[in-house]
Amino acid sequence: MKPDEDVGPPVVQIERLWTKFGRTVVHQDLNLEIYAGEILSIVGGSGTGKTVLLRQMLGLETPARGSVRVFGEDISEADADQLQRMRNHWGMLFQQGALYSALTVFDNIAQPMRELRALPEDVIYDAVLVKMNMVGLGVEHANKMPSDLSGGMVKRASLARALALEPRLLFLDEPTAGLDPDLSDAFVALIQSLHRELGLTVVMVTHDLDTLFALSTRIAVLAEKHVIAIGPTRDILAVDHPFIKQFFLGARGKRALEVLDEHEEQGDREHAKEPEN
Ligand SMILES: Nc1ncnc2c1ncn2[C@@H]1O[C@H](COP(=O)(O)OP(=O)(O)OP(=O)(O)O)[C@@H](O)[C@H]1O
Repeated sequence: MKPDEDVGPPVVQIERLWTKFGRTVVHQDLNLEIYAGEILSIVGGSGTGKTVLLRQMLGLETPARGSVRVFGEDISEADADQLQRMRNHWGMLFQQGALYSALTVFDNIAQPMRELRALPEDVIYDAVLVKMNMVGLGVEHANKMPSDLSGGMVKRASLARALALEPRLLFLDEPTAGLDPDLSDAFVALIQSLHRELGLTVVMVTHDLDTLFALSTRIAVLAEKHVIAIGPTRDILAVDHPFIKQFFLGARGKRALEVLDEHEEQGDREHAKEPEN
């Protein structure tokens, strides 16, 4: 289901995808469309193939059958140069390996720009500082090594690097994992404001219900090797499926739902305050 009828062609279009590792079938006839400007969250039980699905969208796995198109181009038909060009339009924030431990914060953020081999160093210098400012990282952290940073700052620096080439599409794998609740809330607020300001399309995998409810415009549920349900949070909560019931409506889910209610009430209040044109 499309989020709305006027959204244009899908940014990501996955059709009848099969992913196999040897005899193990991870995805079978999986369909998924992601539209410009949405924050699409992928949820599913452990081992259902969420990370592998992200890797398919990034061209890091090969479909056994079916197709994965990003910005209209079939990833599996792209050669190395095309793939690199496509990758310049998206950013990735992965749980592990987000920063090079041997590089300073500055050099980590500069690295994707330097790889382009097209930008002079003074332009890169300014751009890195802009990105650091964008994610709320003070310039005094520029020369630190990743090991000198707190968990929250590592996430911010990783996000700055993911945004280095001004991507239109951002992939987030468990963006708030390992952060305490306050840092997690602050990071969610940062993603929300960047999403709004930069008009990004975001594809996210998360187990964290607070993050999920705060950010998602739609949720795709992975089970039985394909997407069994997709839609806005409220619609997904109404789906009668054992995984959905257990995942969303357990004790954790009830607490997160209260937060969702608060978000929606707040949204309604703000909407009511907006002057009519
Ligand atoms: N390179 C690989 N070789 C063989 N099997 C793999 C490979 N990568 C992933 N798998 C298998 O594919 C399945 C899906 O893995 P994936 O990491 O996508 O799950 P997930 O839904 O992200 O799980 P989790 O929530 O636990 O992180 C798992 O059974 C995993 O063991």
